[in-house]
This record gives sequence, structure tokens and C-alpha cells, in this order.
Amino acid sequence: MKDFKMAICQMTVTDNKDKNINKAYSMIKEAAQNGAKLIALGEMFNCPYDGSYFPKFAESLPDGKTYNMLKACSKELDVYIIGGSIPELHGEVIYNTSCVFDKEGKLIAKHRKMHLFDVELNSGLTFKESSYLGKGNDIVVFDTEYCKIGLAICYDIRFPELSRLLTLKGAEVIVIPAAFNMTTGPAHWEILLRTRALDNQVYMVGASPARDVSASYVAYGNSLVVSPWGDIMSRAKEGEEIIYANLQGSLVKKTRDELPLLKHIRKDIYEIIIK
Ligand SMILES: NC(=O)CCC(=O)C(=O)O
Repeated sequence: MKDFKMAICQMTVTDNKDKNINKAYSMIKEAAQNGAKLIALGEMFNCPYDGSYFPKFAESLPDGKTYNMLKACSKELDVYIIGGSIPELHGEVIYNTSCVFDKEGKLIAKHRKMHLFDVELNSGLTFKESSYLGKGNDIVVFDTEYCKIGLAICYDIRFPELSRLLTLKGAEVIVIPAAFNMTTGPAHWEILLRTRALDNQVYMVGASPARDVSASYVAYGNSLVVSPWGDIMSRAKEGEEIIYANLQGSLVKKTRDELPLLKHIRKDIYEIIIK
């Protein structure tokens, strides 16, 4: 892994897709002008996080306004873009999908959210993603010129097996486009990111949309970058903001050398396997 500067664009998502795309472009541009080489967006950055909007905002890949903006933008600005997620239409099914582009504008990875957020919380918040979305089945790790990155989306972070499998596949950084809410965000978001960082001795990058209290689903914001030692390196507040972090190439190895957790796994007793 090499040293590099990254950014998270925590943007306000509206019910106007073009406005969302333009906002993402201008924030990515600002982050690139400030020296970020890898730039991440939040979950459903082109569409309100509300199932009733997904069919209208969905795009068939590899095409569509959002996809084409990200592709052109990564090439124009010479940056890697982790394109948060968008509703992807594939046949009859919509997926919650994250697309990653390299500096040439080439799609180098695509992750479809694997674990769907079907909950009824005592706070009154209910969400049933499976009424609108299909499940992804692939465990996605990709290479960049800086590091190996594992990708997961929001609720996926609650399943430690997935982060461990991403790590065992070589991830040094795990990026999670996400939209936690005002119930589980304050309670669990930071703890989950720091725990996954500690479990796996990886950088954890959690990219949220900005909070919009007028939306039907209110995102927590608080995008975070956590080091392999579990330290918070950068944290957004609730509003629209770009945050930056300088990822140090040697820190993953240094942490793993100091505390050799991955070497101490009792593979003779238990195993996590991909079916
Ligand atoms: N978009 C999501 O998957 C939300 C997940 C969430 O808020 C959680 O608590 O988990």
C-alpha cells in the first residue's frame, strides 16, 4: 500500500436526479482540486433513499446519466471514484449498486448490496429494502495503484463475515457507501466502523449523504475515516461537506506486525468460506 489522500463527498440528495448528479460532479471536482486521489460518495447519492423513487431513478449499466458522469469525471480529473451507490436496473430487478472507476474512466469494480435493510425499529423507523431491491451475491475487492480496496454498502457493515472475507481477499481499505439513520446512526455507526477497522486492521471509510430533515428517511451524515488502529482520522458533521484523510501506506502492515491478529486465526478449528 502507498500513501495517498482521499476524500468523502457528503452531499445533500434531492428528488431531482440532474441536480444530484451536478452536485456530485462539483464536489468531486473540488476534492480533486484539493489533491484527493480517491473520492467516495454516499449510498444512493443520485436518488432519495426511499423505495418509491428507486424505479424512476434507476439506470441500466453500463450506461445512464449518473454512470456516464462518474466515468467522464474520473478521467477528466485523473482520480479514482467510488461512486457511492445508485439504483441499478438489471432485467426486471433493481439493485443497490456501487460502481468504481479508475483514472482512465474505466469501470474497475461493481458491488451490489448483499444484505438488505429490512427493519422495524422501536423508534418508528421501518424500511423494507427487499420490497424494492434484489440482493447482490459477489464479494468485491479491487486493486488500485495505491492499495487494495474492499467494497460493501451500508447494512453490509453489520455482517462481520463480509468484512473479514474482504480482508482475507487482500483488502487494506474497506469503503462503505452508507445512509445510516437518526436511530441507528448515533447508536452504532462509529462503533461499527471502528470495530471493523480493529477486527481486520484495515482503514474503514464510511461515506454518507448529508442529513436532510425534510426527507422521508433522514440520513445521519457523520461520514468517517478510521485507521487500522481504530483511530478516527476524519469525521464530517451532519451537513454537506467534503472531508479528507491522508492514508499512510505503511500503517496496515505496521498494525498487523504489532498485533498479528490475522496470523492468529485458528484456521485449524474454524473457517469462514465463500460458498
Ligand atoms: N441503508 C442502510 O442499509 C441503512 C442501514 C442502517 O441504518 C443500519 O442501522 O444498519
